[in-house]
Amino acid sequence: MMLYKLIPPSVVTATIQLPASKSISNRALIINALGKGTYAPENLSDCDDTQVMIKALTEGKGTIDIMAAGTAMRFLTAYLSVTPGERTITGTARMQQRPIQILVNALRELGAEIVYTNNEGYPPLCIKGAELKGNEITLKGNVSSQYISALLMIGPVLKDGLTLHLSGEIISRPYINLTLQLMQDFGAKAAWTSPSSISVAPQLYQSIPFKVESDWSAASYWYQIAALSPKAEIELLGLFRNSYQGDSRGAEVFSRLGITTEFTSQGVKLKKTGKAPERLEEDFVDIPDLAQTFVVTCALLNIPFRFTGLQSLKIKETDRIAALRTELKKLGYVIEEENDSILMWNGERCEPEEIPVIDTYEDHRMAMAFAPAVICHPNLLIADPQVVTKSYPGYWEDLKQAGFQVINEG
Ligand SMILES: O=C(O)C1=C[C@@H](OP(=O)(O)O)[C@@H](O)[C@H](O)C1
Ligand SMILES: C=C(OP(=O)(O)O)C(=O)O
Repeated sequence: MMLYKLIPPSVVTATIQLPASKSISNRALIINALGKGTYAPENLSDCDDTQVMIKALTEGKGTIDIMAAGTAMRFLTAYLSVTPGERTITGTARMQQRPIQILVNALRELGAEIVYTNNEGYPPLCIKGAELKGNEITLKGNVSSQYISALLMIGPVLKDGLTLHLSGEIISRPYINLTLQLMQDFGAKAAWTSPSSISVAPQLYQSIPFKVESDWSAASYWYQIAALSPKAEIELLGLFRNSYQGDSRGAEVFSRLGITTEFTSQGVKLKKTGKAPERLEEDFVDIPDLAQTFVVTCALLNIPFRFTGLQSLKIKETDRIAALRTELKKLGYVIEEENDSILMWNGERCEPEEIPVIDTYEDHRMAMAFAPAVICHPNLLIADPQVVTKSYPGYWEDLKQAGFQVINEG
């Protein structure tokens, strides 16, 4: 097992070229493939989740391994259902435990030919491309928005278009809006027709020159470093005020923790005001990928919190509710859980471990959200640090550039 020991600088000074957004990259790639575009999307992410998508779309293999990429698994399942040929799509052991039945049922209702090769309801899937019929379906909106994005993106290539009715509370809605935004950019007619229905018109995608923005989820770890450091001067390149990404709301939530954002022509500069609240309450239903960042940050700043809307965390790269509680306990913080969807901390402490080894559970965000914790807990070690390549391959190099020492303890 690889372990990283980190030594923070006394002042963090850095200008960081963030990775490009994997969510935008993977949507642009699918839309581009469906539109047989003449322009290739620019500034695609160099992360694993995007690299597996590029391979799947270009190699033409009979078996596609998307490793741990949820977006690639869900988006390609819909894409392969409308693309000639027969392919098997699989992923890591964890991916084979992440549910996909809601999407498969919806696609089958449209006539897709999909077989579970192993366990009913889970990847791997064997998919035979077909011409899909039928254009109006109802599916659950409260498990993963990726099922909805996957269906929406194939909507324009269906003969009669597609209307989706979403039941239950809609989670991760900004990711659905991101899909609609990109589809519209590429010439599709797709929009909400009610708070829970979306219609897509049949219409060919147009090819346009398109450049992917930097990743706001990745930016959150730098806001966290600014919040935890006594002194920090951090500039993040490639972020915009009017971002397509829902996680840009992290800037507003961090402003309540005393980190304000100044937009420049190149990106953002983070400023520490030093003001912190007595308590933080936030609903994460729209920003699930920021949950780990804020749970770790608040505990370490000694800010009691109550975070709701975390119901999707159990089916992500790992059960993030359990992982956060277990690992923060090693650092001496007792976090409570309620209804599988709420994390709370009332300030309760326990004895921290002398040399806490933070396990990362094949979850990039566990590594990235706990690395900044070294500023307050200098003895901690990060296990399996290479997990960051799922979304941010340059994370450790960027920390070095910011003055952190990153030591491989073997
Ligand atoms: O569509 C997307 O790009 C994503 C949607 C979200 O997943 P859920 O809709 O499953 O919450 C998010 O957690 C994931 O990292 C990326
Ligand atoms: C949940 C995530 O990814 P995915 O669902 O696409 O695997 C994530 O990046 O935090």
